[in-house]
Amino acid sequence: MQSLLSRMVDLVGSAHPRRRERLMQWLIAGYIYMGAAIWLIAGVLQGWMSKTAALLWLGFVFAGLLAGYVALRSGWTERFQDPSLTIWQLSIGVLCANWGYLLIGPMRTAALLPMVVTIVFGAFTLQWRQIAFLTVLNLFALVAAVTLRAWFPQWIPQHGAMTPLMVDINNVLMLLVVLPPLGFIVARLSSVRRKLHRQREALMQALSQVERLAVSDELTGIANRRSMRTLLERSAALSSREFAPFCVALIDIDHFKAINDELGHAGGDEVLREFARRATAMLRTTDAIGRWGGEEFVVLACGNVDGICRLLERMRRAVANCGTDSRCITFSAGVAQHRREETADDLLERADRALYEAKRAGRNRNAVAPEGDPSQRYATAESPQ
Ligand SMILES: Nc1nc2c(ncn2[C@@H]2O[C@H](COP(=O)(O)OP(=O)(O)OP(=O)(O)O)[C@@H](O)[C@H]2O)c(=O)[nH]1
Repeated sequence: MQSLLSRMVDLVGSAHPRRRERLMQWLIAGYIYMGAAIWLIAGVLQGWMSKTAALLWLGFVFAGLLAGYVALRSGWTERFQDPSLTIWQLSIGVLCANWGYLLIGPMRTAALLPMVVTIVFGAFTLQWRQIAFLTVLNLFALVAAVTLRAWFPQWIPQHGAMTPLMVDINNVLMLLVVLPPLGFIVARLSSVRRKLHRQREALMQALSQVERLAVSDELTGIANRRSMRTLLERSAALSSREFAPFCVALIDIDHFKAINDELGHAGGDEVLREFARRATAMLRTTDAIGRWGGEEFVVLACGNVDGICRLLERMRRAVANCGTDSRCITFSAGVAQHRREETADDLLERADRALYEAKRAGRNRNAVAPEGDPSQRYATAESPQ
């Protein structure tokens, strides 16, 4: 029952939230037009207005409502900057209210209310100029209706006995007093609404940037130290539980100070960015790389030491010429395979010691941390390239 009802609501009001919101506003406008229609029918029954004139008004209004519903429901209006076409809707609303005012004889003062309500709808999207336009349009249309009634009654079908002109003048004066401050309030509301909307957009953008910065390195765009640490901790816990072997490699670019000296700090930054881009391109989907800080990177790869060493050799070849024309970029790496129950910190410490060994042994090579007793020798060999 519930789902049938919600399906019906989706069918009529669309499942698309913004479209549904627009249709909701349309429905409210439709409700006011319905009220006005009853008021017109009452006028016909009282003999204050011509049936044909009322039918013409009703036909126009309901054809307009239907066309508007179809245009909004189908999404056709979404090609426009304001998909609700608010200014058009409200201008037509103002003209219809004044058209009704002209036709309805002694009941015409009631038409002032829809005129006022129409301006209130402007608070949804309109800018102050559009609200001012609607206010002036309303006043002009009312003056035109009053003028027609007073001086050209023969143009109004079945106008009956003319009620005093003073009623119309009072009505115009009333709108003259009420509409400008109302327009001002609506314009203020609309501008507050739009300001809030802009602030919300800016906030969302800032939030997504903060989210991105919290996990990625600002310079290279790859994972930062914090997110790599989290990943390492999770992998260590998983490996201890499920015995899913993995390795880490701490990478340090060789002689990076000299690269900075040669290219300047900005040039060094560019080398770091290119290094990260090319190294990332070498990873398998199950591997990860992050910037550990400065010119140091950390790689996490599933499997054993042989697998990560092969990966590091691929990286070496890929990054070799990402620096200057005169200098081949090399790096040293300390590799450690996770031992069961070992914490991420201990694993990293072993990889760091292995990196130190790789540097000490002459750079441009991997050093593998011994699996068992730390007093065992580090396996190092210069990269074959
Ligand atoms: N351009 C740039 N340079 C950085 C950045 N972070 C650290 N560095 C520089 O990297 C250099 C690292 O120098 P060292 O620690 O002496 O190491 P190295 O010159 O690479 O020598 P080895 O590691 O022993 O091969 C320093 O000059 C730092 O200023 C960075 O984000 N951008």
